[in-house]
Amino acid sequence: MTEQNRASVAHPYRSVTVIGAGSWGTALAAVLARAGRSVTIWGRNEDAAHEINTHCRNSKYLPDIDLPPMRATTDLADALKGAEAVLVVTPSRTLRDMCARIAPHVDPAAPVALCAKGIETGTGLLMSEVAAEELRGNPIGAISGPTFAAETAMAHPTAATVAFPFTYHDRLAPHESPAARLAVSLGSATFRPYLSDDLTGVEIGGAVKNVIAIACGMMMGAGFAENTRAALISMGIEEMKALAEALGGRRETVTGLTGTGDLTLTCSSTTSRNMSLGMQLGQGIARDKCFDGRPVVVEGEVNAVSIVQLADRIGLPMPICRVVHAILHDGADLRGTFADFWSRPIQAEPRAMEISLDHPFGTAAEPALPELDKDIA
Ligand SMILES: NC(=O)C1=CN([C@@H]2O[C@H](COP(=O)(O)OP(=O)(O)OC[C@H]3O[C@@H](n4cnc5c(N)ncnc54)[C@H](O)[C@@H]3O)[C@@H](O)[C@H]2O)C=CC1
Ligand SMILES: O=C(CO)COP(=O)(O)O
Repeated sequence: MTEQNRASVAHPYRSVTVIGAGSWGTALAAVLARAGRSVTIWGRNEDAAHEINTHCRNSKYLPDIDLPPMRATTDLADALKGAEAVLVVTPSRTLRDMCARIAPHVDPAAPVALCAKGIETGTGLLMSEVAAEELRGNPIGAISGPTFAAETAMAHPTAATVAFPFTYHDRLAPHESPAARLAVSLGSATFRPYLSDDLTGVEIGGAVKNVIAIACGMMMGAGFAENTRAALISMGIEEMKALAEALGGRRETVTGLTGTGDLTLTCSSTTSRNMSLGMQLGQGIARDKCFDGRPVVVEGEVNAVSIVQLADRIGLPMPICRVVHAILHDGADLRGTFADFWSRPIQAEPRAMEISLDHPFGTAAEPALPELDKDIA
């Protein structure tokens, strides 16, 4: 090993605290524990904490999955005592409150990695910007990628990106950066982390892909198939790139794990709650009857609002996000809205070429999508 190679060994954080004992928080805690870290997980529910501590199970969120040993508690101060790094893994709408609650107990030097996928409604702030307003100067980053919680918890080979903005010191000594140290804290033979310094690009991919997946589910539920899915994935990547770039992120980040990778995963399976909600609505099931009436975290539903608000503010079209918003929140007709979307003026690909062509279907007075014979569809 050369002197230079030896200098680039990154040291894992010894003790890591995970805030949130739902499906993704528990799966990430399992990843950390399998990688050899001392893990504490905080959750709101006493019974769930007891079950993790005594049976290495979280039967509500990850049924039938054996977890590696970890310590669970419902006491926030106790959970954060001695934590060298923290992962916050509660839904995006709870992020501000969660950060305010943990702030008094977290060492300001400890990096905080945000794992919720979303943008704050009303403010249009990224999760990292919300956290920066509530924490006390901690390095703030994100962990994101194509990662269904149950598969991750079962140690299926998985890759994800650890993103923190690189400071001047991080560029001089990248192996000491929070991104590198967190990556080696998580990494194992089955969980492969990548590093990024484009936190904005990473966060935008994670937030927008859920809304696109709802659109994809809606069209699949309405009976359309693989051509439609591939088109929506491609168009969705363009929406992500445009928003990432407008906010100072990099377009190429969107073509990686946290954009294209996660969008492809989410649009490909009803394991996704976003895709699944879209499918049920596309099949004509009323919103309050979806998921058999159970409350389920569907980030794209909330984030259709925040993303359209943000797109309005910065003047971006984001047509798929607007379609989803109109159907979910303005009561727009699903088939008619998608028919109008599909018959928009013809544009160039890539968008760098400015052209917009009206055509006979450019103003669809009637839905132009075919009625499907359900036996064939
Ligand atoms: N489940 C998955 O496969 C993945 C989820 N994510 C993201 O992780 C975030 C969390 O999602 P999941 O763990 O899947 O949801 P979940 O529904 O499985 O668990 C949510 C957890 O948050 C807790 N919680 C809810 N409201 C709270 C509040 N006000 N204060 C404190 N705790 C609260 C619940 O008690 C529960 O433990 C979401 O942003 C999601 O997009 C990211 C990657 C994969
Ligand atoms: O973010 C996820 C996979 O990367 C989980 O997707 P859902 O929230 O749609 O289940």
